[in-house]
Amino acid sequence: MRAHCLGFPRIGAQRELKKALEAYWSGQISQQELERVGQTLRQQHWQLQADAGLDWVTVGDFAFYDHVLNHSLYFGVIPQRFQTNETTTDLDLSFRLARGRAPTGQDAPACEMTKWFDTNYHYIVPELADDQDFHLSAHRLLAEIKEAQGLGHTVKVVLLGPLSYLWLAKAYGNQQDKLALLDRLVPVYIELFSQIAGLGVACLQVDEPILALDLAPAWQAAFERAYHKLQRRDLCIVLATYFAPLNENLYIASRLPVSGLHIDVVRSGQEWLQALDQLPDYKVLSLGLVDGRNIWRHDVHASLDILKPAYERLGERLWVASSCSLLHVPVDLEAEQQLSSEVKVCLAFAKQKLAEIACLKQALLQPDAVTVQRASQEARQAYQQLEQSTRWRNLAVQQRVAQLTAQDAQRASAFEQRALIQHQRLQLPLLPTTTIGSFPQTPEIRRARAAYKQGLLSESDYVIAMQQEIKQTLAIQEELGLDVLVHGEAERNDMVEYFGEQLQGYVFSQQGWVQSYGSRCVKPPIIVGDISRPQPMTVAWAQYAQQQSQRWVKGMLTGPVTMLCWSFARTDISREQIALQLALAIRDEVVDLAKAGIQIIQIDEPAFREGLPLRQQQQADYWRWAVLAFKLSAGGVSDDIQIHTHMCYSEFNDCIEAIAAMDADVITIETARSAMELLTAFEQFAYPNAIGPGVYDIHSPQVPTAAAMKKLLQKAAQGIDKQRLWVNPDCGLKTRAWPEVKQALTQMVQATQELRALWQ
Ligand SMILES: Nc1nc2c(c(=O)[nH]1)N[C@@H](CNc1ccc(C(=O)N[C@@H](CCC(=O)N[C@@H](CCC(=O)N[C@@H](CCC(=O)O)C(=O)O)C(=O)O)C(=O)O)cc1)CN2
Ligand code: MET
Ligand SMILES: [Zn+2]
Repeated sequence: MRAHCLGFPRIGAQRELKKALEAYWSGQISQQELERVGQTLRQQHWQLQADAGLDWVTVGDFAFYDHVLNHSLYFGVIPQRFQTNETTTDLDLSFRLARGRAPTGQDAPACEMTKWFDTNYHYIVPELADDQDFHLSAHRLLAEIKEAQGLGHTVKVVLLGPLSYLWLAKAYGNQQDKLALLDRLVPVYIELFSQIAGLGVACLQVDEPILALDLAPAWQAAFERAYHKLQRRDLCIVLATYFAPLNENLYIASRLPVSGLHIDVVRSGQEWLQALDQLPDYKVLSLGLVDGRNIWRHDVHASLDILKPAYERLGERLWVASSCSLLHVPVDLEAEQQLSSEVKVCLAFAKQKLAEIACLKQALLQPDAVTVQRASQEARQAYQQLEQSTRWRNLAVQQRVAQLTAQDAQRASAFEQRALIQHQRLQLPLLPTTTIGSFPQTPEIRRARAAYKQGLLSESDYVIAMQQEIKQTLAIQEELGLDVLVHGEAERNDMVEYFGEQLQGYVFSQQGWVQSYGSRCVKPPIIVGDISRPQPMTVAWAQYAQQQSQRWVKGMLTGPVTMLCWSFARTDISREQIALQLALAIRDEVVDLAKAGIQIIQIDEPAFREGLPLRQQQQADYWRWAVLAFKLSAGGVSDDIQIHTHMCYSEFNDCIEAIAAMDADVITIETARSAMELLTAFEQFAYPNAIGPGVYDIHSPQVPTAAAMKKLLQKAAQGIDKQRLWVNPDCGLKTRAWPEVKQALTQMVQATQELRALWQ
């Protein structure tokens, strides 16, 4: 019997990796120093796994930027534009693919980035060319294996499997059938497996998360083809799946010629029972019981109901594990000083989860051990106390949700009528220009907030500092000639945490950072109880902003679905219920903003698509309540109030109907990195409301030219009525620096003016 974790967060408990990366990119530290930070983190994380009593340390989960990108480098999937012949390093090459720029090597447009399944982690999309060749270059991984072995650890290596790698990749050019490349890719995997085995590694975890998706028959069939070639006797290969049940793919996964299968028990209900029945009797079953997607403490006692029967059937062939990689949870709960003890005892971060996994193994082998008994008792007591605490209950909110009617979610008139009324009121030109909300979060802003939070800056001084920032940001936008302005979100640490902090029902960590992409992290707030809004959250800032300008300034809110997706949510009530509670809180804010004279209100829903369950079976129900939650949040104001929404890093093809059903007056979406490809869904569906397709990839430090943006807009206008087009960047500008932003927006306004002259 073995206990293991599928992967550990790499960012560091103090965000060491983030800080080192940003220092390296800005020339403050050398590549050697960056490498040392990486090495230290890996070693710490392995030591934690060994100390917790896991049977292996997991190697291969570390990445300076992204683990999918690492695989592209292992396999030589380097788009042509990055293949320049100046002296550079593999590390800088990976940063150029990810960000378009690195300390050495030429700039080039970055690769696309998108969400990792239904998480808030984003990976760099492998770019497959026509006739893509693969060649192995995995020296970094091999070096990490040796590094761990050198420290005396027993190593399990983790790799992303060939089918999932291809599935996550994007075929550019004419070659649309990615599967056609499988026969070229598999030999590279065979060679890599053999190099890994050559180092004396006994166990290999091959992640094939796509087995938890609805797969076309060709993809299903490809599994057998590939794994038939990949099988080998000298490696214990465990196929890892996560995030959803395997359903019809369980049969395929069980029969592949590998040593074992890992399933995500947290996300797959009773499927472990079927897995027990279907798995050939030489195979290992790894049960992912400790939740890698949420921060609630594991209840050993509850897991025994699964573990005991499984152990009876499988004996030594039963393994226990985290449900998925721990990448999606913060590192260490011990660092938290300010959580109330009532809540803190109910939580576990990655380090604590390692102990929980080890405890599951012990619970089977030595059920009477004091540690097992104590863990089990403490968890139940902790949850009982939290449940009994009245502090987190709000009957008024529960009642308000229960009494909702369809009417509450409906605007008074249909879009066409609203559009006329809004046109009269707003008097905007053809192709109105705007931005998505945030402007650069400068070190000064962050320092001021840090000082305020530490009590070194008074509230009034903090407010004055932020107002100064807002005022300046508005002045710059006027100068740039933008039509609809934003206040810039200077006062917000994050678009979700900021609202969480002002809502009842939430608690916060101080160090609970989770990687979102590259060096960027989020600190998801924790939903413990019923959600309510004790007082207006943004009205004073919005009013202040509107007073600074004659032009319209958008009110800026985060929508209920995104609030839910980017928080750690309670699990004692349904996600639908939580979303509706959040929706009511935001609805009240929308109404208050309108009363305060804010004419345009944006309700961001960048996680709207992310929240979609991976399996089609559950999708219709999700759309029903997700759309309802959004419409509820927007439905409390009169027709003249223009409601915007914003989405990014999403596929729209499979959800355009739901997006249309949200009935926002204007939607701004991310489209620049994919050269407007995402717009086709809107065109084909004849999406009826107004759209702002992003023309500026805010993700890269590169400044787009007016000509490039003009071209994108012309492309957009081929499928969408010009009268309904807006002009804006892909997403908020908080991660960018002012000089780039000013240049890029100048170009954006110029592109717009040129097109207005042509089209008016
Ligand atoms: N929750 C969330 N998910 C999202 C997005 C998003 O905006 N929010 N955007 C999309 C892309 N993902 C992103 C995720 C994070 C960031 C981002 O910029 N994060 C910041 C942290 C934001 C934050 O919480 N800032 C705090 C804390 C800042 C900080 O580090 N302060 C210093 C002290 C200040 C100093 O001396 O610099 C410290 O604590 O050490 C604040 O501003 O108050 C970062 O990693 O740098 C951007 C995009 C998708 N998912
Ligand atoms: C990830 S979507 C971001 C939307 C938000 N209003 C911003 O501009 O930062
Ligand atoms: Zn966005």
